[in-house]
Amino acid sequence: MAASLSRPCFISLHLPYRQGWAQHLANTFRFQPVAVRETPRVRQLALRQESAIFLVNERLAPASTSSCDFLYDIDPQPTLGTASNVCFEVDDVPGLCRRLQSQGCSLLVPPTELSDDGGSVTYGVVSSVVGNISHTLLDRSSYRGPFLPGFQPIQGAPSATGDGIKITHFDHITYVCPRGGARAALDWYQRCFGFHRFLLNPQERPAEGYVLGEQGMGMLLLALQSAQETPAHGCKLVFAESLSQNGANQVDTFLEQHGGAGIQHVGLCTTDIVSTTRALQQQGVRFFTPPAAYYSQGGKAEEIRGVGQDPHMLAELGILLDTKVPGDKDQSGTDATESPSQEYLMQIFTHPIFSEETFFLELIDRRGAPGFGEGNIRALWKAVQVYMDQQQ
Ligand SMILES: O=C(O)C(=O)Cc1ccc(O)cc1
Repeated sequence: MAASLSRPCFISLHLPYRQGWAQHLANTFRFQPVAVRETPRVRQLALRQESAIFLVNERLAPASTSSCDFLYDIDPQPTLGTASNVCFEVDDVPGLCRRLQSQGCSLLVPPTELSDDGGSVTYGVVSSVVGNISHTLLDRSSYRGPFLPGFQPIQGAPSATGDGIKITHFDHITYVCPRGGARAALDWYQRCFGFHRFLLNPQERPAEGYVLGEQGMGMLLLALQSAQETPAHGCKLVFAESLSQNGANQVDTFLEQHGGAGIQHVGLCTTDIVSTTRALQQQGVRFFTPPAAYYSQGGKAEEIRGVGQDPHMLAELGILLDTKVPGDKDQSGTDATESPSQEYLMQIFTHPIFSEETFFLELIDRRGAPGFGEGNIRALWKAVQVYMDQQQ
């Protein structure tokens, strides 16, 4: 029997020695520091906005070869910043770890119990088949503390409320897979974790995946959602693979600069992308913006006005809007293009947040649309292409 995982509890970021980033997440993205664990060698800081939690792992001393210093995670020994662990809450950690091992998965941390005044948790860590990614499997059903045993709560940190930043949860996590590797990754997550297939777009054929293959693009996308979530409210996993023959592109560049497959971006769900983007821009966060022509060509302004948004406002901030995305009903096979609706989504993507062109964040505002817009993905691809060409 496959496991039943729910929405991620936290996503873990690792920074090499002397590269602080936690402060940036707190100061600019207004993630609230909620708990910290510090040893002579490492600092682990949990930062939260509603149900989105990042665990930022920093080294305070050069890497040692001794046992792992990081709790609830392994040490990926990064030479550069990387998002390498996704923690899922599960009911039965020992049972799931046994099942995963019998399916050939490698168990990096065996089931371990930790407790403090708030109660106890059980966790284990398994290795994913994709790049440097691992998964912490956590049962915190008997725990009442603010984060996890082993961490000190941080009281009275400023909250994001009032800043205009409204992030509610992780919407999706996008992996970059090696060429030829996306299907195997999808199969592994289905088989081991019980995720269900999620069709990204009405044009997607399940056997092939969603291929974006014209206009200078070459990318295969496949997606899953966890069994417990509805399409509109879950955290999806998206697997991206480059099919491009046209030189440098964002997927191949990730593989090269990250040193292999891994997490390329995390989609942060916002209930107000306009106020959140504006507030983040004021804090100095830089975003990929499409060329001005995006908002004027091919009826885009009408499409934007048609759903009650303001094309000038979106253009000023660089926000992408797509109405051609499937609704819930379309997961059963109906073609969304046959049933026009007011469902749409808006997205914007930050520049890479570490010094390499690797990991970035996305804001996504879903107005009833659980899928992904082809127009937005193409616009992002082009915007990144222009940026990469300028960097060379
Ligand atoms: O649109 C999204 O958020 C996706 O996750 C799809 C995607 C995947 C990889 C890319 O390099 C760009 C877009």
